[in-house]
Amino acid sequence: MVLCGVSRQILGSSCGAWARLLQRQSRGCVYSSIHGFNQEEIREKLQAFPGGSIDLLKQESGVAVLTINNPSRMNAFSGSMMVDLEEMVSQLENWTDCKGLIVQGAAGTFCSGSDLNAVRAISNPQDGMKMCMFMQNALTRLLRLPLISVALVEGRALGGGAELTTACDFRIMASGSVIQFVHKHMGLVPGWGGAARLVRIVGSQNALKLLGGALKVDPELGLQIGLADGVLEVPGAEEGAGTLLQQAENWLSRYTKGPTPVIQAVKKVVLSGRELPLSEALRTEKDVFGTVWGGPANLRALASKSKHK
Ligand SMILES: CC[C@@H](C(=O)O)C(=O)SCCNC(=O)CCNC(=O)[C@H](O)C(C)(C)COP(=O)(O)OP(=O)(O)OC[C@H]1O[C@@H](n2cnc3c(N)ncnc32)[C@H](O)[C@@H]1OP(=O)(O)O
Repeated sequence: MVLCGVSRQILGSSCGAWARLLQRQSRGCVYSSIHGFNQEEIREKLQAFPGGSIDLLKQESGVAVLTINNPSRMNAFSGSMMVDLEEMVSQLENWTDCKGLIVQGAAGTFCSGSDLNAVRAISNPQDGMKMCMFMQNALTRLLRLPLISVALVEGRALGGGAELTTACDFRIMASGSVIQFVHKHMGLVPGWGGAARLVRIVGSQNALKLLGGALKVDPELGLQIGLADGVLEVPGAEEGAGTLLQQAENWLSRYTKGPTPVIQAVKKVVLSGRELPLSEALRTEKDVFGTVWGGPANLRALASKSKHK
């Protein structure tokens, strides 16, 4: 997403496949062919493990809802759902009006990680690493979208499900929910980028405790260590379905309210500050600033002589 000068010049010209390749690499992928990653090969392999779906609802408000949908397996990720996820991220990358995203699980629980049936079938290190590269690419691109994202955790977020929550800007936990990096109990460590992101969210001491102890993080502990950014009460049945999602939309709205270019610019400067060395982050901030300075929202605010009391 943050392009270097050379890539930007090349992309500006019309050199077809080469430009597209560069664009794909610079979009936020961690792995490409130079790392021995063959996207088509792994897609085909993953498609051999079908089940469930990833559903994307793009709303006029500019806030989309992404639903992990495989209730009979507690929303575990089948292979085809991993491919779906990558496709939904591509759709979001091409959605120019995006401002916000809520990632939720279907039917009252978040996600129980990889589908263990698929995991058993690809339990050799080569296939495991291919799946891991595929998911790292997809989740890195998810986190780098120019919108503000929140994982709405209801029920359980286990293993890869816990990792998925860290690929969002914020996490809000419903009462009674649990985030648990169960990898140690599976004889594993996170592989979808969840450890690297967790360290940046809660610090290395807390990350070591959560991974080393496979600790269950409830909303109270989540708030205490900074893994959770908010807690929502699960509404009673009489209050009607969808209320938790409405609460999440309401929670997110304080960050997504306002003109789309400004919200996108906010995310871009925070993202570059988080990911780039300081000099590069400063230069990116200057470039992003240039996109909003003198823009419609800026001129409107200046004309209204607004006071920030
Ligand atoms: C690759 C490693 C890592 C990663 O990707 O980074 C992983 O994610 S590994 C997967 C980690 N997750 C697990 O180990 C979850 C194991 N399951 C459970 O602990 C429990 O099922 C539960 C999620 C706590 C729910 O318990 P409960 O409420 O008692 O329901 P059931 O156990 O009856 O579950 C209903 C149904 O769902 C199936 N299920 C649940 N999780 C998975 C899964 N990850 N893969 C495949 N299937 C899953 C469970 O087997 C039940 O199905 P049936 O037995 O057919 O009823």
